[in-house]
Amino acid sequence: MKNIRISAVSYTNTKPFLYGIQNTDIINQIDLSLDIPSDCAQKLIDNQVDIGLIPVAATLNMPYWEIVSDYCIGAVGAVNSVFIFSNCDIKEATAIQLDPESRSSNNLAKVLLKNYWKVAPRQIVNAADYAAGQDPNTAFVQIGDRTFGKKEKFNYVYDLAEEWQKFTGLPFVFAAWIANKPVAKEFIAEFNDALKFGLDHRAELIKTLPQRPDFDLEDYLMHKLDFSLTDDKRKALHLFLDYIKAL
Ligand SMILES: C=C(O[C@@H]1C=C(C(=O)O)C=C[C@H]1O)C(=O)O
Repeated sequence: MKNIRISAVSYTNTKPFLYGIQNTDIINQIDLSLDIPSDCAQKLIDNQVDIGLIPVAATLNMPYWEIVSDYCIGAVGAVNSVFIFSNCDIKEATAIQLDPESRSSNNLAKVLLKNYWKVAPRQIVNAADYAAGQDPNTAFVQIGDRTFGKKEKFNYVYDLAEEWQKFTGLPFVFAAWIANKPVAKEFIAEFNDALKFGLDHRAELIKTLPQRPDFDLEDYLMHKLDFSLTDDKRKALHLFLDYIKAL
């Protein structure tokens, strides 16, 4: 049988899943690549892979997609790696730079700006001075490891999973394991077992990761990220997609 081609996120948030994939037999059945989230999505859309841990917002650009795992990159309340950083109150921002590596969080920011904060700053894609923080009224969205240790550096910091929960009362799903074609049930079951194995061994994994003084990695991987794709998270996912469609 041909190997299943999989693209997974290259950030720390995915390391528990990688631990499970690399320490179980599933590794022999897959060709794995690690990519920034926007590339995970593009590879799945372009059929360069069969399964991707992709930003859920990207499913809106896919003719066929199905969730193939009970696990995801999600959060119940603050996630601590998806932010709007700003030097003014978000209601005073005149522009917002979007993160070129993101698909979900850029859309989450747009949904919250419109429906929760009820403001309409100019949206800037691929800003030349992205994240440089020069203009006090220009905020920016940022995700992943690049946000670690940055919370103290800005006057206003909005954790987007926390703001979504305040807005909807629901948890949030940033990325899910999604296939662009039907996948054999046996493979899905084994793949899920491998992901669970990784989650169950987070304590061992954390010991092998470089620690940093300005970021609590253990709290992040054990508590802030919430990897179970629960009914509430599925509900949130569909609500989020509806909000994006109405933008
Ligand atoms: C929690 C995170 O979730 C992510 C956010 C994504 C997005 O905004 O498109 C996609 C994949 C995840 O890596 C993070 O990257 O910090």
